[in-house]
Amino acid sequence: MAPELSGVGGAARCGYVTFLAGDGDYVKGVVGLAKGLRKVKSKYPLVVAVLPDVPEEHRELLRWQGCVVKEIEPVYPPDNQTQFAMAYYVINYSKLRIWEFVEFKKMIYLDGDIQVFENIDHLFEMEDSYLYGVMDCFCEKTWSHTAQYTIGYCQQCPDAVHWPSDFGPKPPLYFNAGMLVFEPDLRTYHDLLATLNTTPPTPFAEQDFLNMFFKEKYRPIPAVYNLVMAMLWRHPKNVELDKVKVVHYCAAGSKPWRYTGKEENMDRKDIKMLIKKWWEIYNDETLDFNYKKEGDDGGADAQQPFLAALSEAGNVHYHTAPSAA
Ligand SMILES: O=c1ccn([C@@H]2O[C@H](COP(=O)(O)OP(=O)(O)O[C@H]3O[C@H](CO)[C@H](O)[C@H](O)[C@H]3O)[C@@H](O)[C@H]2O)c(=O)[nH]1
Ligand SMILES: O[C@H]1[C@H](O)[C@@H](O)[C@H](O)[C@@H](O)[C@H]1O
Ligand SMILES: [Mn+2]
Repeated sequence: MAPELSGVGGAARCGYVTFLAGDGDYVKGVVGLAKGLRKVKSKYPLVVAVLPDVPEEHRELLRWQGCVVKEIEPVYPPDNQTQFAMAYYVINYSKLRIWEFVEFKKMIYLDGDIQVFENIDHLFEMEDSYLYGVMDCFCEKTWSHTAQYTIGYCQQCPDAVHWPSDFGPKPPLYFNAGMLVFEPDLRTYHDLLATLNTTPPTPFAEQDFLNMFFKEKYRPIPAVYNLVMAMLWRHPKNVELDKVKVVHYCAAGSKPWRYTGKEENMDRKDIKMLIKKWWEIYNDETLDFNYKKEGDDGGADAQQPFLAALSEAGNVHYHTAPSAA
């Protein structure tokens, strides 16, 4: 059983969580995210769920940025010959482990290629027992394996192309799994893993799986909480760029730390502006967790006691007890 962080205070039982795999450059995304959350003065810590292949230097860097690093074991889907939309999506099944982080009552999951430009702490106050996320767009080539893409149907503009009646029932609302508000819970966690064992993998990996698993519990939240970049050119009418709080650099070629401007749509003015805003946060030393202002005796921060308690808890390896269900 995970330790209860008693004495830490009710409100503190909320947290952000992201996921990191490998020794590549996604760690930059996570550093950027940690700094972005600090810039908008989020009250809650950022937990980074890391796979064993994340090198110690990267873990150190993340701790140095005030993150709580928690190692997770990889989760593998059952064997089959699925062609994932991106070959590396298979690692994202490991994200299911975050349901085990029960020292938190509620968490907001954010991909490492997400940046938060306005405070979203209020999302923790939404009604319990639902899974919240932003509706995805089906118009990019990554969706070409689907019936939706083939007929040009997108849930973002369901009246442009209607779902044909001879295709069976309209597909349920589908969220992008780069941003989720959820409640860690051991029963759900064990159920997720058990269900995965009997569910063949599909092109969008754990995103498809979570959509299927939480079909009845999913509640959409406005697109400003996860701007899936393709919305800018696929559904400009649904985007109010100046109101966007969270940007997901998910379009091909849009990861700020790999940006070259060469891929399709990447020379757009709005994209360039968003890339620039990401770098401004990443390069801002005053947002480093340990940044000390002249004359200051200590660095950050109101989160300090909570972080200390958490990093102790972070060292505990949870024994996944058999389901209490
Ligand atoms: O080498 C890698 C690759 C990915 N990641 C982590 O995995 C996340 C997901 O990868 P991408 O952001 O590159 O993928 P997309 O945004 O295209 O993925 C979308 O579809 C995926 C399907 O598996 C997941 O659901 C993901 O959360 C969702 O945003 C990254 O943000 C990052 O946190 C790493 O740490 N290292
Ligand atoms: O999760 C994926 C990913 O973020 C893709 O880049 C995007 O085009 C898809 O719409 C989405 O489902
Ligand atoms: Mn992403």
